[in-house]
Amino acid sequence: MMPFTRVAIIGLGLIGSSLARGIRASMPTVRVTGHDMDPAVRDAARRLDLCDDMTDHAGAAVSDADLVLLCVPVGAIGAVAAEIAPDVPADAVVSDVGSSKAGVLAAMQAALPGRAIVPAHPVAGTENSGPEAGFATLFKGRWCILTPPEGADPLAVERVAAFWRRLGADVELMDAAHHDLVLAVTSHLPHLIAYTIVGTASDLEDVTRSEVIKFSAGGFRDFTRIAASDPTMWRDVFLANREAVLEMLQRFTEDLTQLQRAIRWGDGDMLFDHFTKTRAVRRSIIEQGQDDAAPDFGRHHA
Ligand SMILES: NC(=O)c1ccc[n+]([C@@H]2O[C@H](COP(=O)([O-])OP(=O)(O)OC[C@H]3O[C@@H](n4cnc5c(N)ncnc54)[C@H](O)[C@@H]3O)[C@@H](O)[C@H]2O)c1
Ligand SMILES: O=C(O)C(=O)C[C@]1(C(=O)O)C=C[C@@H](O)C=C1
Repeated sequence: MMPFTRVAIIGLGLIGSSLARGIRASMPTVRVTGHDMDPAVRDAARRLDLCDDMTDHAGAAVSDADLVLLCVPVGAIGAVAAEIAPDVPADAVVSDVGSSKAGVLAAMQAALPGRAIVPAHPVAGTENSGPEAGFATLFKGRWCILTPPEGADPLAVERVAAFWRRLGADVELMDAAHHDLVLAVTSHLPHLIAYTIVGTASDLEDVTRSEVIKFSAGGFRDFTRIAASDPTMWRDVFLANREAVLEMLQRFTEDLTQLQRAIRWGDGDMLFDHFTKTRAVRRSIIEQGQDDAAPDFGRHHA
């Protein structure tokens, strides 16, 4: 049996459109209704035939749903939850896909008191955004972290977990604050570092922009992919997860200073030991199969 039969998706960018495509592929009997505030995105969604129905108003999209998925930037989730509140059926489960969770959960609870809220974060994405960028297999073999509030209905949590498993994701439950600390170091800080290094390189006066582009074959190129990620999305993530990001940034700065000192004083042993440790981290990620470079890990664009 399907965990849900009528899903409403608000926000049809990379994640929302991937969900729509994934549902059609793995749960073809489920009826999907979509809405996006941007008329151009709504037109694209119609052209791409992403959903069974597209509505011009958010309320109309959710009025018949048993699962509502908010797939908008983190900073917009509270406002969208308030907008749909009068139209969400009493027995519907409301979820989201936001990259930070504590603030999002509080905003959804404030806008939808007494409703079943089961926030989710699929730890899967790309640097691209918009409805054309999505693909059905995005969540396959990836984690989806659920952060239900204390006292959440276990049946609602299990239905949301079953929904993500059908999309191919592995589900884990976590407290929202803990999620934000973990993701600050595994996702948010790496993005901040990429935004910094690409900005620094392009600002350098003696390395012209064309040389940066010309010689960006290796490590720098990987950073440019991450630094091409959506500005609205990441502005919202850093503002929403401020405390955890600042704490991790402090730790990072201290560690960077240690490496800086080792380079200054020619401490090769320290550098070698550090790089050996980090190489082991990379190898254990690949062994666990949670990396694109892993052999036989065909989770990408079908
Ligand atoms: N991109 C990733 O790698 C990734 C991965 C996991 C989770 N997320 C999370 O998923 C969410 C969506 O990200 P995305 O990458 O799909 O972004 P996106 O920019 O591709 O799509 C977001 C869509 O939301 C729409 N939108 C914005 N405000 C709205 C509103 N008030 N009402 C209706 N529609 C609105 C936009 O028009 C846009 O089409 C974010 O919360 C993000 O943190 C992103
Ligand atoms: O692969 C990428 O491009 C991503 O940045 C995906 C990524 C990540 O940091 O892992 C980005 C943000 C999300 O909330 C989840 C996944």
